[in-house]
Amino acid sequence: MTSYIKIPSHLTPSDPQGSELLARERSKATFDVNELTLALYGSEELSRFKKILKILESDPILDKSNIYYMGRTELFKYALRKDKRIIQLAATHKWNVDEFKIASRLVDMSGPYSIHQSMFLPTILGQGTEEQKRKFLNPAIRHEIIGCYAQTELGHGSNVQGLETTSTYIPETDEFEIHTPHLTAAKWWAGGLGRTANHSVVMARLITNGQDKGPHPFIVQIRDLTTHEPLPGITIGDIGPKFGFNTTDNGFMLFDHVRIPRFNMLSKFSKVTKGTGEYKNPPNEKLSYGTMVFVRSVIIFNAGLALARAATISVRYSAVRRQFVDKENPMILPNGQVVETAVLDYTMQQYRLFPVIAQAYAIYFTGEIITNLYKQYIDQSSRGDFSLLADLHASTSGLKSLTSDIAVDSIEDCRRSCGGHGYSNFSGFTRFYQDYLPNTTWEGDNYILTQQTARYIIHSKQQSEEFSLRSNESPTIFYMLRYLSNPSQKCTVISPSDFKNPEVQLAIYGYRAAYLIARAVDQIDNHKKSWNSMLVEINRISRAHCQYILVHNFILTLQPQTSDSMNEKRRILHNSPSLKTVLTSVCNLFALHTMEKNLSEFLESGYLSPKQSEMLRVQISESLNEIRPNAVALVDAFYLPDYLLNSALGRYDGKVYETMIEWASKEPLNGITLDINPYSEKLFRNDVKAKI
Ligand SMILES: CC/C=C\C/C=C\C/C=C\CCCC(=O)SCCNC(=O)CCNC(=O)[C@H](O)C(C)(C)COP(=O)(O)OP(=O)(O)OC[C@H]1O[C@@H](n2cnc3c(N)ncnc32)[C@H](O)[C@@H]1OP(=O)(O)O
Ligand SMILES: Cc1cc2nc3c(=O)[nH]c(=O)nc-3n(C[C@H](O)[C@H](O)[C@H](O)COP(=O)(O)OP(=O)(O)OC[C@H]3O[C@@H](n4cnc5c(N)ncnc54)[C@H](O)[C@@H]3O)c2cc1C
Repeated sequence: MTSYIKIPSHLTPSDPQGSELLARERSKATFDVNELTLALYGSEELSRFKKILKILESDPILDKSNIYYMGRTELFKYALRKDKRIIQLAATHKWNVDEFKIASRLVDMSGPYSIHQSMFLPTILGQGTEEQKRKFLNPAIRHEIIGCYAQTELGHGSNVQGLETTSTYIPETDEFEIHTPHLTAAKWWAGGLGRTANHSVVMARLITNGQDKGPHPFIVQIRDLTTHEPLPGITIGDIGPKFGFNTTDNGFMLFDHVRIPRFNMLSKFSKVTKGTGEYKNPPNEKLSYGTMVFVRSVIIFNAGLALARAATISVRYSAVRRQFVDKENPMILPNGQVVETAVLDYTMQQYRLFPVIAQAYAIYFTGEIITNLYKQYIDQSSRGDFSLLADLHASTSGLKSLTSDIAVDSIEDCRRSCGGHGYSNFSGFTRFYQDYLPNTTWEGDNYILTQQTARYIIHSKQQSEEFSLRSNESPTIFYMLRYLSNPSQKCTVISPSDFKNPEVQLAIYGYRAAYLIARAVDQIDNHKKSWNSMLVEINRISRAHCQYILVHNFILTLQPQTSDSMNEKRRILHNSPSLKTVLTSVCNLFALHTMEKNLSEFLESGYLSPKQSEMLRVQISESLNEIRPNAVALVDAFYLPDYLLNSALGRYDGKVYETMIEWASKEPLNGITLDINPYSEKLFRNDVKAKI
């Protein structure tokens, strides 16, 4: 990369150097970082990760050093080039799906093929028959066809039942006719549709024999495979610049009576019979929404990693950044010199950042558990057993909403904790934050999704006054029975450290959730409150329930398990007392800080008293102290390499200031010679500054 300004090479940051400060932090850790990394990822995944990282870091096409200076078109071209490169590398190195995902995560830029991978392939896999998989999935895996997922319309997104695009069965030709009846039915937002995809999953209302069977998925070829022009009857374009995600070509699409073969209706669950147009019902009405359940589970897992990334940048930077001298407890170098205090030593900075570390771990562990629950559902459903679907849908909806909300808020908190430099692209926060933001909207707006979760819980409570829930079908809400059936109990905490007891934490969260549910059911059943009038309460119920799940799963992860049910990762964790100790502090901080942020609900339920809430604050402060020596090591353990972070502030080696000035010297604006004469029409002078 070109530098436009020569920086005097004799200048170094004043002592202590960032590298020295981070080394000091690392030496304070009470546990083995490598061991925790292994406990998070397992040895196999970690070695794959390292192998792939090495390949990507040394690939000139995947070099990221230029991207902070690019505009949209240039960035889009870069994204297309890197998407192609990853596919080529995958073929060369024979990467499997998981390895491909690791590479995409490390390259870290949504691209024109992203939705092909994340939605087009999973939809065919989940909704197609074996014959359809042979026809569409195999070429799609080989990237001979590139697909997108067009569900949302200009006038409808959240309300899938309200989609207007139609797919009408024509018995005479055994075809479906896809049509856009109104402007509001224009497909809108589909990633990769704007300039790239030649196929699309189109969610359209199935009309057969004059009956509307609601939205179903169809595979539609949308562009010519040779000319890449839209096919007759189809109008397509990119929807224009966005808040972020500009490296993906989100598109719009209009259909004018476009015919497709009947074969192209994805028919694993519901079918239309040739000629008669008879409709065969799916075993569960919502199976055509299956891709959304899958992607929501992925979003939960990704939220943990996004938080780890934000925490890594801000915690490392806060260890290097120094402001003021804390006169009561000054930072003294080995040579006796008093220097400014690292901002990580200010308790306010700790209160802002350490809960983010805790959120990262909490959500990471729940992400693993939800991924396993999803796998269990897929396994059962392949045998015709869909009994887990309702619970899975409810928990993925609420957790997708809660975890992506937490991540968005905390990424911004972390960015702000970096002060002015957090506002620079070189912080590594700008595109990361912009691209992360839509997670709160796509795959279901976060407020709407909480209605799905609360509705499931409220129905379960209403339908079974005797609480006859079954733990195998309702695993995520089963806990509630215990608290609903015993509403008058009080919290037993008498000293701050009692808050560290996991049983106490679960009881506090359980009673608060049960209280909110019981109150809402009373309002709906006995006071005939409308659903709309209850939406704020409904949102609270989903959040309370999902916070319980996060706390419960963290505690579960740290509890001893029978050795045969333990995988390698858990074995590492349970065989290391130092890991268990530090993660217990992290778990406590997550549970107690989340409690404090929602204190009014815990107090309102009557389970917690104002006196106990004072003790809670004392214990939170204690947890922050426990974490302080391990803060850098805890973020290091996530093993997020500099190649991924692309951050001057969050570098592993702490060379913050050297990197800031080096990257600033490469700003292309510095290479332009301006004509600043106000009376000249020219903006630039002809002589271009020499490149260094
Ligand atoms: C590999 C992946 C890698 C990375 C992934 C990360 C990012 C990917 C990048 C970009 C992706 C962006 C793509 C998109 O955004 S695609 C568009 C997504 N759109 C949505 O999510 C729309 C949201 N809306 C809905 O899902 C639904 O409209 C609804 C809000 C759920 C309401 O549905 P509706 O049909 O009206 O149903 P209800 O009357 O509310 O409920 C009826 C009944 O059905 C149950 N139900 C609803 N949805 C589901 C489901 N998905 N699965 C199972 N069951 C479902 C509901 O609970 C209710 O049950 P009852 O028993 O109470 O009757
Ligand atoms: C970057 C990006 C990429 C996307 N990629 C794709 C893609 O590849 N394919 C695809 O099909 N779609 C895609 N989408 C679309 C996305 O899935 C929808 O935007 C999302 O589902 C929200 O729907 P909406 O835009 O209709 O919001 P709306 O439903 O119009 O929401 C507007 C507001 O109304 C509120 N609201 C609406 N209904 C209710 C209600 N019943 N109760 C209470 N409040 C309500 C919402 O909370 C929200 O605040 C993408 C979107 C973005 C931003």
